[in-house]
Amino acid sequence: MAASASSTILFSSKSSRDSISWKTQLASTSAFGISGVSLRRRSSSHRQFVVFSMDAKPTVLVAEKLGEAGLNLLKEFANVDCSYNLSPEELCTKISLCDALIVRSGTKVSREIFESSGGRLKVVGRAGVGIDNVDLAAATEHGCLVVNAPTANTVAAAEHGIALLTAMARNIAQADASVKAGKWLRNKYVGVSLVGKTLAVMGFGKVGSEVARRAKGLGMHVIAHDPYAPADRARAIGVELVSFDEALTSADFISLHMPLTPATKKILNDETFAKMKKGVRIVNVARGGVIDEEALVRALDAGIVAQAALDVFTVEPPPKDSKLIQHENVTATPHLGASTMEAQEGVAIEVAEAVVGALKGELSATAVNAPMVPAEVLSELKPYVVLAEKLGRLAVQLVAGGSGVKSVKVTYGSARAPDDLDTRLLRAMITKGLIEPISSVFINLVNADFTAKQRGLRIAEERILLDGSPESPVEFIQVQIANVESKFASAISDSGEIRVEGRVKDGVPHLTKVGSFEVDVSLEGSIILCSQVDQPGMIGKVGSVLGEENVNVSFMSVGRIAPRKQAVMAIGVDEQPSKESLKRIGEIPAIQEFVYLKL
Ligand SMILES: NC(=O)c1ccc[n+]([C@@H]2O[C@H](COP(=O)([O-])OP(=O)(O)OC[C@H]3O[C@@H](n4cnc5c(N)ncnc54)[C@H](O)[C@@H]3O)[C@@H](O)[C@H]2O)c1
Ligand SMILES: O=C(O)[C@H](O)COP(=O)(O)O
Repeated sequence: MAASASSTILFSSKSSRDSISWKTQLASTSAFGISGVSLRRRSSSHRQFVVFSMDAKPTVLVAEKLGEAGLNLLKEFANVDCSYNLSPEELCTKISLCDALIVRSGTKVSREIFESSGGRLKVVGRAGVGIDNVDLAAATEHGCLVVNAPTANTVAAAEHGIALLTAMARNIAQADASVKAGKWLRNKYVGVSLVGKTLAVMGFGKVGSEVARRAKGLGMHVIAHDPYAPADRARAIGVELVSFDEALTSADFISLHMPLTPATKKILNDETFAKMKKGVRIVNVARGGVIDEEALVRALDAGIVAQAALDVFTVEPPPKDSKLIQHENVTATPHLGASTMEAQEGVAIEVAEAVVGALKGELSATAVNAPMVPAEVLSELKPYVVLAEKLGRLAVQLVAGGSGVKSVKVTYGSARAPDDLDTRLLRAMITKGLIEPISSVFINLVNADFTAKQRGLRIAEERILLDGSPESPVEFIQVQIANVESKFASAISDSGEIRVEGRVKDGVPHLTKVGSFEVDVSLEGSIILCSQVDQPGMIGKVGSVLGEENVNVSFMSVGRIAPRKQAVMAIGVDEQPSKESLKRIGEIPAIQEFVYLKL
């Protein structure tokens, strides 16, 4: 891999003239990891200069309490500003000075926060699972990665769910309060047994399945509803997956474990309560918004719901006079599901690792708004990622005018089975290459698809299954731009599109086809393409113009239809030739057209 080549993988965003934007440059000689990383600032004129390198630290704002181990991890890499209880206005002010923000569920990370960051905020870390407090669309539009800590509090949440279930069944909270009030009401607080009762787990993900496992240990009959859960996972712990209605109508207890989404908002409402068994008991350690709380009060008053045990509420903290909280058949805790010592340490470490990794330019395994690419896949795809971006860059520079690019077809030739080749990263880099030279937007893996869509750029992908052993993930990548004119007519293929094709050779990306002409030039430095009728002496003529200006030629290659017929000469140059030299090349009599392309 050429030492000079570099690629922006994750964190870049274009700022306005006065504000700062950061670009993670990953030297292509290093892995997509720590070494060779420097963070640079781009001025609006695209001149780059180093603002902080390994010794100049990014700033991480921790807006809610985070475990010590996580803070220590962050401090090794970043300046850490722990500012709790900020108002939304204070947060908006502070955020323009921060590269990362870490929150729990108590902070609303709104669109205003991304807008106020001036392009500096590169990652939001959610120290927990639920990301309903983060405006994901706004994060993506601003090229900001969102990571969470999806596993460390699972057991804590499941244990809290079981604690609420058992406490509710035996009136523990109410009985405790009455004893403390000097009463001894043994008849009033007769509970119900769990053994043999049907528990419907709504949302059979990480927490839901742990709750199911524990409830089976209590002798309950457990059913689950989750439209996306694999049946074999349910079978493995002896749980039957059922329809939503079946879960509602057959449950003695319902435990909620789905995320809050537009589809799950107020999923328990007057209509669904009416379908439940009279006397059903409900536990919610998921999100308050999945229950219509006013409808729940009505269902409690009507005796449809005998009891509810709630850890989460639509508004947190709920109003003091909330009828729901005050209801004698409701047990409430203040969003404590994740609050064990162990879970908080685990969550802090999990989120800190994800944030630090993201700031270093690594792809995150816990990314919420970008593809998660396993490290081994990433390392294998690395040279192809560089190739993809450069092909996009070349193709768009061949378009006359440039901005009319709407329809792009990418073809991957690969001997790998289709499901063994994840092209999302390649597509994102092609998009980056296509859009950045003709716009003021910086593209990264987070915002590539969004930006393409926003610009009306349709990128169709096709795989060609090649024979042979699938040692390398991709044999060639071809980028075609349809319905445009080219400033280099020879780049138009027989089928009428601008076409460039490339391969990786010995780890280095090469341009191997322009239009219908086979060439072979390493994609380093820049490229001059000339078309001419094949004849002796052409390489020498162009070479000597460049040589006179001390421009180093790295590669030369001529692709022709047949000897002495139409040909395309591709010349790789290390330095940018002056306008004068380019003019002189254009004036060489045999040269019909030429184009200088920056990589
Ligand atoms: N109270 C707390 O402190 C606490 C702690 C941890 C998690 N949580 C919350 O618990 C919930 C589950 O967390 P998790 O880690 O298990 O997440 P998860 O992503 O592992 O599981 C969620 C499951 O819900 C399913 N689902 C999505 N839409 C559904 C629908 N319409 N009907 C039924 N199921 C649906 C998904 O397929 C998935 O299997 C989240 O809302 C999370 O925020 C709360
Ligand atoms: O989604 C989660 O992880 C839980 O709701 C925990 O939220 P918390 O971090 O605010 O306790």
